[in-house]
Amino acid sequence: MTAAGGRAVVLDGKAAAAAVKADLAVRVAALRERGVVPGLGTVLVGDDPGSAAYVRGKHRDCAEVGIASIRVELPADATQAQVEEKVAELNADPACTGFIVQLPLPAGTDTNRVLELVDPDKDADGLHPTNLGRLVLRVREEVTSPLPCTPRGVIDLLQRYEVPLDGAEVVVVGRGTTVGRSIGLLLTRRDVNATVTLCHTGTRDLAAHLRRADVVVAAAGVPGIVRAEDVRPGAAVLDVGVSRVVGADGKAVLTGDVAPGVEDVAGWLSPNPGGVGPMTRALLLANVVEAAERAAG
Ligand SMILES: Nc1nc(=O)c2c([nH]1)NC[C@@H]1CN(c3ccc(C(=O)N[C@@H](CCC(=O)O)C(=O)O)cc3)C=[N+]21
Repeated sequence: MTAAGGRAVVLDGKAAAAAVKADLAVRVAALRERGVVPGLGTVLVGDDPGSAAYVRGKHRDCAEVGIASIRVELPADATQAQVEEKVAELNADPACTGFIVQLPLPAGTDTNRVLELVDPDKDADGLHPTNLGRLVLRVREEVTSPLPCTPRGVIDLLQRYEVPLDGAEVVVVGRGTTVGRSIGLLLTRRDVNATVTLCHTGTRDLAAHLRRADVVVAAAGVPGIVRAEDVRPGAAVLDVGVSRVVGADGKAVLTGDVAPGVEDVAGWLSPNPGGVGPMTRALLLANVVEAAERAAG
C-alpha cells in the first residue's frame, strides 16, 4: 500500500492495537481452558496523576483481553527497601506472570537497582538488563524472552502495513533507553534485516541522515525535530516522541517529534496520539501472555 494524492497512509495504532488485543484474547482464553490465568502486576509509587492514569489504562487493557491485574501502590515517601520488597513479592507471586514498575519513581529512589530486581522472566516492559542482553546475543534464533514494548510496537505497525524493511535504511532519532538504544537490536535481526543509523544530539548533520531514510523513527522528545523538507518523499515516518508544550490557549498539550507538513511528503505516517502509544500498551499485554504461555509449557 502506498499513499495516494501525496498524502501519507496513516499507520493507525489504535486499529492495530485492537487487532493485537483480539489475538491475545483468543490466546488468553486458551490458557484459561488449561487453568492458567495470565496476570499483570503494576507497582505505582507516589500520587502523580499522569502515572496513575497510565496505570489505570493498563488495568483496563487487561480486563479487555481477560488478563487478571494485581495493583500495588506505595506512598510517595516510600523507602527504597519498601519498593524493593514489593518487587520481591510480585517475583514470588504465582498469580503474577508479568509486571511493571511504573516510571518515573520518586526522586531519591535508585531506579536501576529496583528494575534489576525484577525477575527477568516476569519483565513485562522487556527492559531488564538480562533481557536486553538476551536480545544482543540472539541474532539468529527466535527470541523467547520479553521484548521492549515500544520498539516491538513500531516494528509490528510497520509490518502490518507492509512497509518494506528488508534492506531498508532506517534512521532512528534519539538514544533514550525505551526506544533509541534498543530498537536497532530488533530491526537488525535476520528476519527483519534493516540497516539502522542511530542519530542523537551529537549527530553532525541530522537532515542529511533523514533525507536518505526509507523509514524514520522519531523518538527524541523534541517537538518538530523531523521537518517535512528533510523527509524523503514516500518514506515511512513514525512519531514516537512525547513532549508537553504550552498551547496557544495556555493549556498543556502533548506533541510529537514530527512537524506539520510531513503528512504531505511521507508515504506512511504514524499519528501522535493514536499511533505508537496504543501499540506500546498492547505489546505490554503480549509480554504478559507470552510469559504465561512459556511458564505453562
Ligand atoms: N514501567 C513503565 N513502562 C512504560 O511503558 C511506561 C512507564 N513506565 N512510564 C510512562 C511511560 C509512558 N507510556 C505510555 C504508553 C502509551 C501511551 C498512549 O497510549 N498514549 C495515547 C494517548 C494518551 C492516552 O490516550 O492515554 C496515544 O499515543 O494515542 C502513552 C504513554 C508508557 N510508559
